[in-house]
Amino acid sequence: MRPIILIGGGGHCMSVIDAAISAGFLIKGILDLPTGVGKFVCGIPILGTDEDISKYINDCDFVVTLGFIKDVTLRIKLHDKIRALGGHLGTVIASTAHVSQFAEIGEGTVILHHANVNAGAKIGIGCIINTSANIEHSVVVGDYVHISTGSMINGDCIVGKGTFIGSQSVVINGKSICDNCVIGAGSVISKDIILSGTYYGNPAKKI
Ligand SMILES: CC(=O)SCCNC(=O)CCNC(=O)[C@H](O)C(C)(C)COP(=O)(O)OP(=O)(O)OC[C@H]1O[C@@H](n2cnc3c(N)ncnc32)[C@H](O)[C@@H]1OP(=O)(O)O
Repeated sequence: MRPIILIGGGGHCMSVIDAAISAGFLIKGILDLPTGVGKFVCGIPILGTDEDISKYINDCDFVVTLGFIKDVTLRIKLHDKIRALGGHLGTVIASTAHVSQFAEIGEGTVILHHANVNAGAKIGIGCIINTSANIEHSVVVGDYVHISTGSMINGDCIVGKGTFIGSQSVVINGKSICDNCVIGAGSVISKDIILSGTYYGNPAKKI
């Protein structure tokens, strides 16, 4: 395992640090805003900004640790920048997460503590499977999706690219959610969502 550099030094970064240490990663440092340089997050130094990615290209893998709810654009840009510079993305799976041997996990994805990814699930690149989220059998999760804390994505569901699923939401088995949606915390998705937008409630409605 190569050492990792984390990009983004906020709250999500703290969760990833904890998961990465539990999984045995050596974390070389963090790249964040110029105002953070020289400070520490959970004891890990902020070494520079995303302008410094190329300094670490040969020796480290990168994990984007900028979280998102409403707008995934910056996360995608950072992943694109790492790849354009020839960098490699690290995949972090917390020691307490369960990932089936029959699941597929894309590069740059983080799976935090007590999350479950069941057999036949396919998780895209650059995703966040947050603490205690449950991704059931045969679910397909697109690239750059954030499944937030404690959410339940039941069997055979599809979650489109760049979509955010709020905490403790439930997606009923077999339902599909299209790209670039924001699903509010505590929602129940009981029908396919085919138009991008923000939805919440039980049953979830577009706002
Ligand atoms: C580890 C971590 O922390 S990961 C982060 C986890 N965070 C989450 O899951 C939070 C997800 N975000 C939400 O649910 C947000 O409320 C959103 C994105 C759906 C909407 O956000 P905003 O557009 O800023 O809406 P805002 O907060 O102004 O609320 C607008 C109205 O909708 C209501 N509302 C907002 N979210 C919800 C919800 N999830 N369920 C029911 N009602 C809601 C508000 O009470 C408010 O009602 P009012 O007009 O009667 O006062």
